[in-house]
Amino acid sequence: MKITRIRARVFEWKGRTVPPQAHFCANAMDMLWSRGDTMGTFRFHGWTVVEVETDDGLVGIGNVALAPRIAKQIIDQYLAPLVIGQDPFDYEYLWQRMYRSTLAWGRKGVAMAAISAIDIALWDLMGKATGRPVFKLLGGRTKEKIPCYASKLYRTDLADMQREAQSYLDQGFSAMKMRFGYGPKDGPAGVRKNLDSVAAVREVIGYDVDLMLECYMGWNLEYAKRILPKLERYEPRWLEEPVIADDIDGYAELNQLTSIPISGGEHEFTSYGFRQLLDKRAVSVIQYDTNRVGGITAAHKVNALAEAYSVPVIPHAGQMHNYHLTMSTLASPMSEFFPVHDVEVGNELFYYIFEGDPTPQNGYIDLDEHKPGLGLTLSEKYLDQFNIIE
Ligand SMILES: O=C(O)C(=O)C[C@@H](O)CO
Ligand SMILES: [Mg+2]
Repeated sequence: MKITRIRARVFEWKGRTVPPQAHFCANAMDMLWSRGDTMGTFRFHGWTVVEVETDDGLVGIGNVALAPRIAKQIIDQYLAPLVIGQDPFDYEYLWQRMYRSTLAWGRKGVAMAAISAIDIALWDLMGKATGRPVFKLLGGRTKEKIPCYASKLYRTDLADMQREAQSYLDQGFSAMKMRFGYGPKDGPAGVRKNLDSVAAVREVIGYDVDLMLECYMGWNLEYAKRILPKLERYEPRWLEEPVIADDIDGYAELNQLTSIPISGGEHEFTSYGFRQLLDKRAVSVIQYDTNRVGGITAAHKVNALAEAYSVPVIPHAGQMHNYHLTMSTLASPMSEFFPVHDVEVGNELFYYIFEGDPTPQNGYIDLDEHKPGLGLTLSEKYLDQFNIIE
């Protein structure tokens, strides 16, 4: 089998989006003086879909959501020429070829996200060529079904958050993640508002349900050290991305500070990046995203590293490219799940572009072992609500 074409299309949402509420999610831009929507730079309203075509008519599908227009340029101008004419089963060689040829300016960020998209498509191709789901090419079925946690609860009116939390309980979820809305700029009053939101959700869900807390890089080390002890009483399953991804020593200090596990990794890349996090005991939960970290080839290596360090892997975002990694290893106990709803931040767009992602039943998802590859197809339902850039 030889690769004959790489088609990268940018799907840009032009449909209805739900405007953000103030303080709906703390984030790295909050540290800067600014007015208005600091989450603006963390919108994922574009998604690059990669189709790898072969000489026997099979097409593998990959995706990348970070800087999708730039990712397309990197794929078209740098990566496609490296893989066209090659055998997709030589995926390790092709990964090294893409990684080493872009090392000078790649390694992390959008270049590695672009490599991830092609790599995911290669694994989809290998699954389709062998008639097996991707997880059967990795480590097979390690779980009867995958537990997942409902992930939204953006910071809004506390009563609304309580109603949303209750709705996840009603759907059978026994774990959910909420977002903080305040950080260092908001002072002690913001600390109080952060604590009140956790107390409000705990009031509804009790303590027999896992509650994860998401900071999305919106704090700093000093603020996190002050608030962490105050959060212990709420027994969070983890506190996520309290500081920026480059502050690895800050992660490590926080991870030793209290009983609260610190999680991160959705903004880290390759096994080399995760080796640093693990060597420094910087995280107690690894959360790479397979469409960022280096694709399935890199994620599979991180799973092995994590197992050796006894650090669980709970990939960012759920979505099919991550579910196969979770299914294939005991190192990954559960998946994230973004509830399907109107387009807000853009994490939801996956469901508008693709079909095939499993719907949770009572807080679990399963993968169909009779569906080869990733088990995804491109949806026709919402095409008129996208601008598509070829
Ligand atoms: O789901 C997460 O962990 C994220 O970081 C998503 C991001 O959009 C903030 O909610
Ligand atoms: Mg996160």
